[in-house]
Amino acid sequence: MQRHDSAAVAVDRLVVRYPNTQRPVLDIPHWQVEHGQHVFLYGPSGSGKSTLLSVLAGILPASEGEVTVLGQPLGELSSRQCDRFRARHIGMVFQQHNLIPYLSVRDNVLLAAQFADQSRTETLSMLTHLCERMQLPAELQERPAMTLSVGQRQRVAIIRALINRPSLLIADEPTSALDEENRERFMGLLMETLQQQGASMVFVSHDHQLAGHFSQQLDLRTLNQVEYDHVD
Ligand SMILES: Nc1ncnc2c1ncn2[C@@H]1O[C@H](COP(=O)(O)OP(=O)(O)OP(=O)(O)O)[C@@H](O)[C@H]1O
Repeated sequence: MQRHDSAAVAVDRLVVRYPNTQRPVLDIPHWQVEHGQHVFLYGPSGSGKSTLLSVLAGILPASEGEVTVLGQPLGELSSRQCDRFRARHIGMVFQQHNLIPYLSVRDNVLLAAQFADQSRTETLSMLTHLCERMQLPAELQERPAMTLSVGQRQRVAIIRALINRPSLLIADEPTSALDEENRERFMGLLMETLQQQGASMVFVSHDHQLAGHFSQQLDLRTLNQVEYDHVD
C-alpha cells in the first residue's frame, strides 16, 4: 500500500458505511491535504462532511480503504492507540464545543493536555500565550466555563484544541454561534495562530463568507462518488 508521509492527510479508496446500512455514505477514491494547507470543506446537508471529519479523527473507522494522518495509517492502530494518537496530534473543535460547564477554563484546557508530551508548566505558559492571542483576559482562566459568553467559550474551545500544538486541526462549524464581527475576529486569530504553529486544517462550514480565509475551498461532492440524499 502506498504511504503518504509527506501529506497531513491522505485518503485512498475510502468507503464508509454506518453499521446496519448497506449504502455507503462516503466513497472517495483519493484525497490529500498537504502539510500547512487549510481546507474549507463544504457541501449540502447530509453529504457526509461530519462523517469524513470523524474518520480523519479516528473516531469512526473506514469500512474499506486507507486513511493516513500525519504519516500514520489509522487502520494500523488499536482503538486505544488511536485515542492517544488523536490526543497528541489532532485538535478538534465542534459546533457543540463540549466544555465542562462547572470546570474553570484552565481545568477544561488542562484536561485536554493530559495526554500531551509537554509538562504542566509548558502547558500553562502555552495557555497564557493562547489566551493573549485569542484576546481572552487572563482572569477568565479561573472562571467556570458556564459563566463565559458564547464567543468566549468558542475561543476557549479553540485554545483547548490548540494546547497540545496539534499538527492537524479538525473543525466542524466552529463559528456557528458567533455574530459576524466576532466570527471575522475569531477567524483572523485562528488563521494567524495556525500559521504560527505550522498546522494544517480541515474546516467544515456552510458559511461561504469564511471561504476567503482558506488556501483551498473544496465541495465534498467533487470528491465523494456517493449520491447524497437531498433533504433541503
Ligand atoms: N450514526 C449514524 N448512523 C447512520 N447514519 C448516519 C449516522 N450519522 C450520519 N448518518 C447519515 O450519513 C449521512 C451523512 O451525514 P453527515 O452528518 O456526515 O452529513 P453532513 O454533510 O455533515 O450534514 P450537515 O451539513 O447537515 O451537518 C446522512 O445521510 C446521515 O443521515
